[in-house]
Parts: sequence; C-alpha cells; structure tokens
Amino acid sequence: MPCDLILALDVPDRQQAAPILRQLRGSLRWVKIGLQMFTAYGPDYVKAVADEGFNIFLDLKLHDIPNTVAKAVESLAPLPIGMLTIHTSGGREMMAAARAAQQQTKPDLLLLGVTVLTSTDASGLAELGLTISPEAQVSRLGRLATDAGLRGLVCSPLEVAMLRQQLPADIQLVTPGIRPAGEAGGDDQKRIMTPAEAARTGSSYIVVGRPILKAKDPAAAARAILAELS
Ligand SMILES: O=c1ccn([C@@H]2O[C@H](COP(=O)(O)O)[C@@H](O)[C@H]2O)c(=O)[nH]1
Repeated sequence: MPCDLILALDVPDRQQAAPILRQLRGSLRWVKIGLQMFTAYGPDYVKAVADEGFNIFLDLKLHDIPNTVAKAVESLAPLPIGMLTIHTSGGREMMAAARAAQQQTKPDLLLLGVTVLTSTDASGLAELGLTISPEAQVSRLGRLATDAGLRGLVCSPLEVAMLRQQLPADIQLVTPGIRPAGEAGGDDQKRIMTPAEAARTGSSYIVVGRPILKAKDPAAAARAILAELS
C-alpha cells in the first residue's frame, strides 16, 4: 500500500515557510496547514500555498455542536483543500452533520476524523475519566466515525494494524506521531513510530513536522523521509 508524506507546516511566520516550500516544490505533494499558520494568516495563506502547487490538508480539528461544525465545513468548502479534520469525540451527530455538509459543498474533500491525539497516552485518557487504553478508544472512535460516514481517520501509527483489521480497506489512515529512529522522546508526542515502520504497518499518509522543520536542512530531511517511503 503506498504511503505519502504530509509536511506539517508549523512555523511562526510565512517568511520561515517560504524557502522550505520553494525547495520542496516538485518533490513534496502535501502540506498541512494547522492552527498556528491558519490563525496567523487565514484562508489567504491556504490559497497562496495551494497556488505554489501543493495539495493542502487543513488541520483545524473542528469540534462543536453539529450545526456549528457543519456551517464551518460549508464556509471552508470554497478553499483549495483536499483534507480537513474534525474531532471524532464531537460524537456521531456532529460527524454526520459535517459529512453531509462536505458532501453537499465539496464532494472531493476528504473529511478526516481525529481519534485520540498522538500526544495522549493511557494516563492522559485516565485524567479525562476514560479508563481505557488508547488503542481501545481509537477502535471505538474509528467505528463511530465510519458509521457516521467518514472515509478517513487520524490516529497513531501504533493503531493502524488494528484499524486495518476492523475497517473497510478504502478508509484512509493519516498518522502523525512520526519520529525518525533515534529521535524518540523529548517532546509532546507519546504514541510514535518511525516513518518506515508507519508506512509498513499500513498508513496511507504520515504527517511530519518538527523532525523536518528543526533539521539543519529541512528540505533534505523531507527528501530523506520521502526516499524512505518510496
Ligand atoms: O493526533 C494528532 C493529530 C494531529 N497532529 C498534528 O500533526 C503534526 C505533528 O507534528 P510533529 O511536529 O511532527 O509532532 C502537528 O501539526 C499536530 O498538530 C498530531 O500531532 N497528532
């Protein structure tokens, strides 16, 4: 199963992003714009990065009452985006409303349900009153999301093999929590794997931010990961 790289463009400003994008044009296909850059620059920046030839994953992790999330999906539909996230913990009704809005306004958009954040481990779930393993909670939320009509999930690569057993084969599994060998620990990511392992286990896409952005040569670091995946 092919696995592609998505660069999480989590940098403070567009000046820092520009040289990285320029150097990766033609080799990297997907760029994730998340809360940091979207709150700084808004929809215009999404259009600007798309105009440079990248596919855009807009990672806003929408989570609100069903009507509000559905209306946000409608508002985002004119943007040149290929993927958009909502939180599965918003529940079945919220996900179904978002999915209906997406189908009506942007049928080719892949609406992804974020399961358990890769920065959360069993003790983090327990603090929220959820005495369940991350794997069991991802399984539960994955089923709920696909029952509500979603065709893609965000999870840790640690849960991919389990989800591949329980879900239809065409469900797209997008996995952050990627740390190259020797770079584990020392930050907020808890449920992690290397790029090659995440691809081998069946991820459709891996999402990588800091391991690329903090490298001496970010474009070279991204190209090395792309080579690992090919
Ligand atoms: O469960 C999740 C969902 C989303 N993310 C996002 O992915 C990137 C990961 O960046 P790194 O620097 O490689 O940790 C980041 O934008 C998160 O918002 C996630 O990590 N986990």
